[in-house]
Parts: sequence; structure tokens; C-alpha cells
Amino acid sequence: MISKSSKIYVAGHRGLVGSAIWNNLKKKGYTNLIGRTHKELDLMNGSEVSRFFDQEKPDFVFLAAAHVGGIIANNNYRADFIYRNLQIQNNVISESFRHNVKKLLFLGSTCIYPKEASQPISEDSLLTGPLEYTNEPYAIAKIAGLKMCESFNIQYGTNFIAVMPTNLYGPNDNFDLEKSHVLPAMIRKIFLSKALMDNNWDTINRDLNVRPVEKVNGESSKDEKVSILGKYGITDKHVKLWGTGKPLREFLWSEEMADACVFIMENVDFSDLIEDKKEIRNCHINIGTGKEISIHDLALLIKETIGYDGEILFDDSKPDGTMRKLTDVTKLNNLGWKHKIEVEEGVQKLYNWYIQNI
Ligand SMILES: NC(=O)C1=CN([C@@H]2O[C@H](COP(=O)(O)OP(=O)(O)OC[C@H]3O[C@@H](n4cnc5c(N)ncnc54)[C@H](OP(=O)(O)O)[C@@H]3O)[C@@H](O)[C@H]2O)C=CC1
Ligand SMILES: C[C@H]1O[C@H](OP(=O)(O)OP(=O)(O)OC[C@H]2O[C@@H](n3cnc4c(=O)[nH]c(N)nc43)[C@H](O)[C@@H]2O)[C@@H](O)[C@@H](O)C1=O
Repeated sequence: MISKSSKIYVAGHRGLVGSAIWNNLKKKGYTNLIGRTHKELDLMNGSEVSRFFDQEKPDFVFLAAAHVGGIIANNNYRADFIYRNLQIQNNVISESFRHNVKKLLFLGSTCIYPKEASQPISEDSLLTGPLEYTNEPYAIAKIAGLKMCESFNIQYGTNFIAVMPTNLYGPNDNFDLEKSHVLPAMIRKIFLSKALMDNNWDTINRDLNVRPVEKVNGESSKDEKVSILGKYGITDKHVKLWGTGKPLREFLWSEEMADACVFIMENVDFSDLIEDKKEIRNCHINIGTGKEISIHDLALLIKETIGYDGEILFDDSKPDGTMRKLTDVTKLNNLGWKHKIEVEEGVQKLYNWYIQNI
């Protein structure tokens, strides 16, 4: 059983989900948390990870460190997404086994499911069909992580649980104009287009100082800024987003994701998830809201939240990815956890966070 003084390692504790898990644990009174930044500990490096576990001997591990990005990053940097994720998770899961970690939570993704899975997607859909092309290497790494947890549990009796979150968003999100996920990308693009339209250079400069785009920051010339933002579809009249706008996506606020992770760490064991003792499989847990919105409607929601009068265009030369990936959250709900924050509220919260952090 986990207790308030258990030694808990949060891998990736500065990231979107890891930071939310860290804060959630602190709020709940856990006092013995360990975290290392990427600079302090490269999880790709097996001997460094081994030394870290020898020294710290954590009892519980949240594996929220990974190489993460949106559709274009996944599609373009395919080798990085499979290699880095396999390496990180192999190192952390194998060291957790070697050090008798009492429970580990591995974070996968709902992109592990077949592109044409029937909707909503239940845990049993795993490995029933071909994957979506744009994130296939990442998905294969995540499937390997899930199977590694399951296999160690079956062969060695460990208690490693794999959770599969839907698309997440929240404080400490990645707002990169090329590599991020859709929700933070849309907020920033629409926000910058509005600032261009309003001729609000103070705001544009602050934004580019916090998050320079291809070396262009607040000090660069106006022409350079206009030209670089234009490259990303941001102008003083319109914003050009990716794909057709028709795909449907489901969004979970990262702090709720963290709450679900801590809930599972506190209340669920691998043995609770086994349905067929002869063939143990599909014991992972979907984490989501079970609700979806089209990318087009999401853009309109963000447009309204920001108070943007410009035009929203879609560039269908960019990929749509999976058309639909709605999670079946029956298992999670039956375990006793349910989301509360809907996307309308979440978009407002993330927009508030964004403007407070530029
Ligand atoms: N965001 C989303 O929409 C979704 C995320 N997930 C999964 O949830 C988990 C958390 O994702 P999220 O919080 O969004 O990702 P982030 O990119 O926000 O955080 C990942 C963290 O891992 C760290 N990290 C990456 N590589 C290394 C390394 N080699 N050594 C040490 N640390 C490293 C990063 O540090 P640094 O930035 O310094 O490299 C960062 O702090 C991941 O497993 C992801 O696949 C699943 C579904 C959706
Ligand atoms: C969580 C999940 O996230 C990834 O999958 P994804 O859901 O397809 O990722 P996404 O958030 O980047 O895009 C969602 C949709 O939105 C559209 N879209 C419009 N305009 C922008 C835009 O400006 N940026 C982005 N990124 N997408 C845009 C985009 O074309 C697509 O149709 C996985 O690779 C993998 O990382 C994973 O696990």
C-alpha cells in the first residue's frame, strides 16, 4: 500500500502530466517525492538510470517521461519517436523490476488502437487492426511499454499498470507552433493572429521572447516576425490550421489526468484488472472523458474564447490523422474515477494560463 511517506519517483516531473502528478501528490500530503530534470538524468542512458535507482531506491514510480509531440512531429521524426520512447521506458521499467518497485504506472496513449477501431474504443481493441500512419512508430513504442508491464507482471508478479490517456492539455503544455498538439497550437496561433490584427506588438514581442520561433524573438525586426508567423499560417487577417477540420478528438485536462493516475496508484492493483486468468491481456486502462469535438468546432470555441474576428482556414495538405478516437471509459468509471472538467471550461483555463505565462 502506498503511504504519505512512500518514496515516489515521478519521471518527467517538469512535463505537462508529470508536473500535474507532482502537484497532485504534494496537495494530497505525499512528502517523499523524487524528480530529476532531463539535464540531471538522461533516461535514455541505461547506466545513469541504473545508478539513479541504486541510489534512490524508489518504492513507487510514475513513468510520465517520454518523447512527445503532435501529429507533424510524430510523422516527421519517426525514428526519434520509436527509439527514444523504447529506450526511456525499457530503462525505467527494467530498473523498477530490478529494484522491486512496489507499483509502477506507465503512461501510454490512445493512439495504440487501430485506426479503424469501433467507437468508443475499448481496451479490448488493442492489436485488432492496422495503426494510424502518422504516429505508428510512437504507438508501437507505447504498445511495447504496455506489453512489457503486462509481461513482467505475468512472469515475475510485479504490479506495473499501464494507462492509455486521450489527448491532454493544461498548464506547462507545449506551445511550439510546429511540434505541439492541436489545442495549445490553436490557442497560440489564434492569439498571435489577433495580436497582429490589433497591431499589438508588445504582446507579440512578449510571446516571442518567451517562446522564440526559429530564433525569431522580440528583438527581431517586425518584417522578420510577420514573415516567420506567416510561415505557420498566422496573419493579421486569418489563421490557417491543419487538415480538413473534420477529425474528432477527445480532450482531458492534464490535472484531471494526474488525479486519475494518483487514484489508480492508490486504489488499483494489476490483479484487479485481470479478466481471464488463462490468457492475461488488455489489462490497461483508458483515461479520458468519453466525449468528443471536431477540430473545426474546437477552433470556433477557441476563436470565441479569445474574442478573435479573423478567419479560420484549413490547409488540407496537412494530415488529419485518425478521423475518430473516442475512448470507452467504462473500465475507469467502474474503478471509481470520472472527469469533471469539460473542454469549454478547459479551453478558458488554458487560455488564462497561457496569457499569464507570456
Ligand atoms: N500530451 C498529450 O496529449 C498526451 C501525452 N501522453 C503521454 O503522457 C506522458 C506525458 O506526456 P506529456 O506530459 O504531455 O509530455 P511532456 O513533453 O510535457 O513531458 C515529458 C517529460 O519527459 C521528459 N523527458 C523526455 N525525454 C527525456 C529523457 N531522455 N530523459 C529525461 N527526461 C526526459 C521531458 O523533459 P524535457 O522536456 O526536458 O526533454 C519532459 O519533462 C507521455 O508518456 C506521453 O506519451 C499520452 C497521450 C496524450
Ligand atoms: C495525443 C496524441 O496526439 C497525436 O495525435 P493527434 O491527435 O492526431 O495530434 P494533434 O493534437 O497534433 O492533432 C489533432 C488534429 O488537429 C489537427 N490540427 C489542426 N491544426 C493544428 C495545429 O495547428 N497543430 C496541431 N498539432 N494539430 C492541428 C491535426 O491535423 C489533427 O487532425 C499523436 O501523434 C500522439 O502524440 C498522441 O498520443
